[in-house]
Amino acid sequence: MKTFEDLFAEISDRAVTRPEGSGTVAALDAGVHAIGKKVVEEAAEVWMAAEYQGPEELAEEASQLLYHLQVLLVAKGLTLDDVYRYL
Ligand SMILES: N=c1c2ncn([C@@H]3O[C@H](COP(=O)(O)OP(=O)(O)OP(=O)(O)O)[C@@H](O)[C@H]3O)c2ncn1[C@@H]1O[C@H](COP(=O)(O)O)[C@@H](O)[C@H]1O
Repeated sequence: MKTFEDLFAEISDRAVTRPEGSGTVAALDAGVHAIGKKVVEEAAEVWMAAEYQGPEELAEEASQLLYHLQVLLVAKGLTLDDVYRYL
């Protein structure tokens, strides 16, 4: 099963290798403003899933929030260690 760190490594690799058809490359090219909007949108979907849907939907929305947050970090050139030092 893919971990949080595995996904970050994969997204970081996409930013460098820029494979054809990658949604991550498209998101990075769209820029920080667009990625930030996705973070907010997914956060709202997490909230709605927690209040009105089941655990499966919440888990799926949470995974999408984590993905878009990681894309934002990569877009800004941050590493996970930059974040972890505040945990
Ligand atoms: N984990 C994810 C992931 N989670 C969410 N998403 C994106 O977020 C979208 C979900 O957003 P929504 O629920 O709003 O769905 P949507 O409204 O249909 O999406 P959009 O119209 O906004 O694109 C998905 O369609 C994906 O574009 C993800 N895209 C990629 N990954 C993983 O990231 C890695 C790299 O992916 P690629 O760059 O596409 O190869 C792979 O391991 C993927 O599994």
